[in-house]
Amino acid sequence: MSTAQIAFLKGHGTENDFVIIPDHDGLVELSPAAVARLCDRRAGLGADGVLRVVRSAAHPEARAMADEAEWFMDYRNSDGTVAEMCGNGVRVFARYLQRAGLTGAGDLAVATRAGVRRVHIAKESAGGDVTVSMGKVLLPGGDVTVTVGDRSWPAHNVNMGNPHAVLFVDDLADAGNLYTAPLVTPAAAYPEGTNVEFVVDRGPRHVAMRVHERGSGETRSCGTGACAVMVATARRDGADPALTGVPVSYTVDVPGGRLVIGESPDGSVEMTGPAVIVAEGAFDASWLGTALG
Ligand SMILES: N[C@@H](CCC[C@H](N)C(=O)O)C(=O)O
Repeated sequence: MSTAQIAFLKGHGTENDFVIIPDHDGLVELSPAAVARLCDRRAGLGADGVLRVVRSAAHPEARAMADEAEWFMDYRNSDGTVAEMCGNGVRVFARYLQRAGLTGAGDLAVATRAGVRRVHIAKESAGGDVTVSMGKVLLPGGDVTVTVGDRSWPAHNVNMGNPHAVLFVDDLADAGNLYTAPLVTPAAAYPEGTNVEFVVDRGPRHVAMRVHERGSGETRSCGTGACAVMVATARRDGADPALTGVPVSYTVDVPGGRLVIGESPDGSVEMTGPAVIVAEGAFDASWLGTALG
């Protein structure tokens, strides 16, 4: 007896890894339990998150963006929760579209829950970097504190379409075990929870970070997190492109690689980094307990 097969690909951006589900017509119903099963590193395919590739016109959350962006990135965290945006994910999403012949090198627009993002795929076919216009940073302000064990640090509340608490430490080991979420207070600063980034200096305009991702635990990289880190570091360094009219650029090292991030005088943030597809295959829909619509 044959069962329906669901195609998937596996990819990563600076080792923030994703299961990609091409579902162009929006027929695959991905419950939170199904996402958690896909992302399970022992009993599933293993990933920090899922990127479902759906035509914007076929998804209720993206229909209004369909004229601007043909494809919608339906991003889920590994625990099955939904997030507004994924910076590494959108580069990998663009790489999938290129590999599938659905876009070429050059520019394309991708719909996300945080709005449309512009992506540029560099020409060197499979290996080139991908650059994403990540939208404008928001700095909600207010005092935020992050606590790990008996140590606490002041943190910056930075929103890149999704929430981040960014703090500076002497040593990345100070973050301890980031598989469990650090305590962030006041809770009211982040009604939907937050990602937390720990940052150390590496040199002029060069930092390194570790991250606890909301809904995924410690990951090897977080693109939106690296952008939040870049902005928080620039402000700490007294650089604000909106005030000076001068763009700034930082190198942000993550455990899984390196990202280059710039901020323009209009507050928009641009990130460049790798995006790699490593495998593709198929699994039985029955394994996922997924209903095909
Ligand atoms: N890995 C991502 C961020 C994914 C979403 C995040 N965990 C959240 O819940 O906001 C990135 O590269 O930006």
